[in-house]
Amino acid sequence: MTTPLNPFVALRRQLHKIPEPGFKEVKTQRLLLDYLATLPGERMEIQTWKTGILVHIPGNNPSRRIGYRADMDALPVEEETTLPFRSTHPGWMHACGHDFHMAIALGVLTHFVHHPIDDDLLFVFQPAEEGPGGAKPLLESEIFNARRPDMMLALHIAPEYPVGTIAVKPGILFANTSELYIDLVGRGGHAAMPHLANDMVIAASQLAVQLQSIVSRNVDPQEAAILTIGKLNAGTRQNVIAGKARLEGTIRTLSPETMRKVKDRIEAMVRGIGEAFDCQTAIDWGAGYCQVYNDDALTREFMDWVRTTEVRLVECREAMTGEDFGYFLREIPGFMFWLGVDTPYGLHHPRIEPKEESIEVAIRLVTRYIEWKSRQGRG
Ligand SMILES: CC(=O)N[C@@H](CCC[C@H](N)C(=O)O)C(=O)O
Repeated sequence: MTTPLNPFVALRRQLHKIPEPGFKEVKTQRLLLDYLATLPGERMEIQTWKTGILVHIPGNNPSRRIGYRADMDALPVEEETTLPFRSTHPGWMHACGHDFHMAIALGVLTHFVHHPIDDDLLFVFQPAEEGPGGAKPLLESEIFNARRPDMMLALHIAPEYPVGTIAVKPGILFANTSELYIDLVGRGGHAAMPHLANDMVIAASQLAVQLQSIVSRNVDPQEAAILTIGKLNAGTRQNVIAGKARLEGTIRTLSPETMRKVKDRIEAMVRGIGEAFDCQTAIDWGAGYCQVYNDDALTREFMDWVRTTEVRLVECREAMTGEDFGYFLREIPGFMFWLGVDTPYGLHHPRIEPKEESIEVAIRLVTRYIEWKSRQGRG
């Protein structure tokens, strides 16, 4: 006899099959709404915002509103797992665990629809975390502000920790980020007549290498910074000199001041390449996220509480990943934590297979924490 699948693991698998880009999470939103329609409607209020969803569960005797956020979008990664429920959208994959984040949020939400507590709850299914960023416009929206929580929490899967472990720290957890797009436009030509052309393969290659000296030579070694060029495109064929090149990357720093410094140096180097190669240059900073800064008191209290449970707690270091949940935490006290999912492949890897047992661990932990938190300060 086979054991029936935990319903939230089953939902995760359905979500895993339909990964979608930021602000295009149409099927994802539909699937979530269809599930929510199976719950007692009189106990919650469901509203949509772009491709996101807000679910308000009124408390019995509210003195505050607790918010829980899950992100919804996926990445342009071609899945390389052999899972029976692998992505059905070519070139797209839930390679950053947002399918887990949504399934866990549904599990916690379902519990509270059936067992409301004193405090109000707001569940936020937020589009476009990977880019261009859904948190900032959502925070500015009327719909969110009409139900603005007094505290917010969220989690992110962590491949490197075992199931049954969470990791967190007060203060900065994730870095400041900025996307980076650089276009170089010179003059294409015949491979055999380089003196008549203006080769953007060489310009882009030199720039990619030069940019690496910013972190090693311009940033204070005691400050953390990353400049990764993840994509470099130029040229059309082997005997044509490329007239155009595009570099795409991301910058990560632990302070906004270092971010400014790195950007200033990029601007100077790109200007230099323009001079040296007599080409046109353009920089687009794309989406940038502020750091994820965990509220000191709430995080310490959470950590003390986790120590009373069977879940293992690790006080981790800050990571250079980015998350637009940082925008929520800039305005609303709260925290984000890492959930151990034990997989040898890291976030964004085409073979990442987070362990599904972590879904139940997280649902239980978050549910119990919210219940406990809601009882705090009441007579
Ligand atoms: C947790 C995680 O992996 N988040 C992403 C956020 C991406 C931000 C933005 N699109 C960028 O690339 O700068 C990450 O890559 O850290």
